[in-house]
Amino acid sequence: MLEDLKQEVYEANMRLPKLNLVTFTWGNVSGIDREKGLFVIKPSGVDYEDLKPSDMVVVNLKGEVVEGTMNPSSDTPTHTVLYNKFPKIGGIVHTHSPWAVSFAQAGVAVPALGTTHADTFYGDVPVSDALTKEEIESAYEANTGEVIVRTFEEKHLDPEAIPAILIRQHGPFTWGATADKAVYNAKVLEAVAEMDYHTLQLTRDDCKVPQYLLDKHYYRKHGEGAYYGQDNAKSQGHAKRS
Ligand SMILES: O=C(CO)[C@@H](O)[C@H](O)COP(=O)(O)O
Repeated sequence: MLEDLKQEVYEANMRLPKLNLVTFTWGNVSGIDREKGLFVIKPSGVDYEDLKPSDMVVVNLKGEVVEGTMNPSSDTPTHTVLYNKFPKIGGIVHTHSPWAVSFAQAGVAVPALGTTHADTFYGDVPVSDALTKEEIESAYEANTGEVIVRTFEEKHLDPEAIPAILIRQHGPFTWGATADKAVYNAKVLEAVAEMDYHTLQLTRDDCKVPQYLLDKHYYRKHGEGAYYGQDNAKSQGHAKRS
């Protein structure tokens, strides 16, 4: 079942260690088949060096395992909430990548300071509220999904324009049109978080990217008539001239 999607999600998971986004097994990727209402996710706690496409677990939008011999990622309820509440996304990534986690632990959003950020995220990457004791002691991972949705609603953010969040005291979740694109967004988030950290060491002046530069960089890649789009993440920079 869903053999092509399993291969795609497997390959997206294998990009995490290659991109230095995971330590040990601290991360997972999923991808969804919207027509079938099923998603494929990494099994819980399996080392990347041992991972195989056939290990991928198939889950429905109620969070129930439909196929697979291993337990799905412990973050599966978070992925389930996001697929239900953000109907346009096709893939999700969770990591504990160090620069993004540093901002999450400090409770600081990753500010949009330059064009590197603006090429992918249309504004600051938000940080969520901390989960309450009750939220942690009940359906913790599902509540992690709910806090993501609540943060976007309260801040009036578009999850397609800012496909990323930091969960306070925890770490980043990113998403995208595909599993591969969600991995791309996870790497961009890690890179801009590191750049922001250094920038903020160098100056206390306001160094937010101006709105017109944010608009220019974001919309020429993602707006109507953009010369390359979300699906071209792997080949950024190879724009075709018409
Ligand atoms: O945050 C956590 C655990 O606290 C998880 O993200 C793990 O780091 C990965 O879990 P599995 O996907 O292997 O279940």
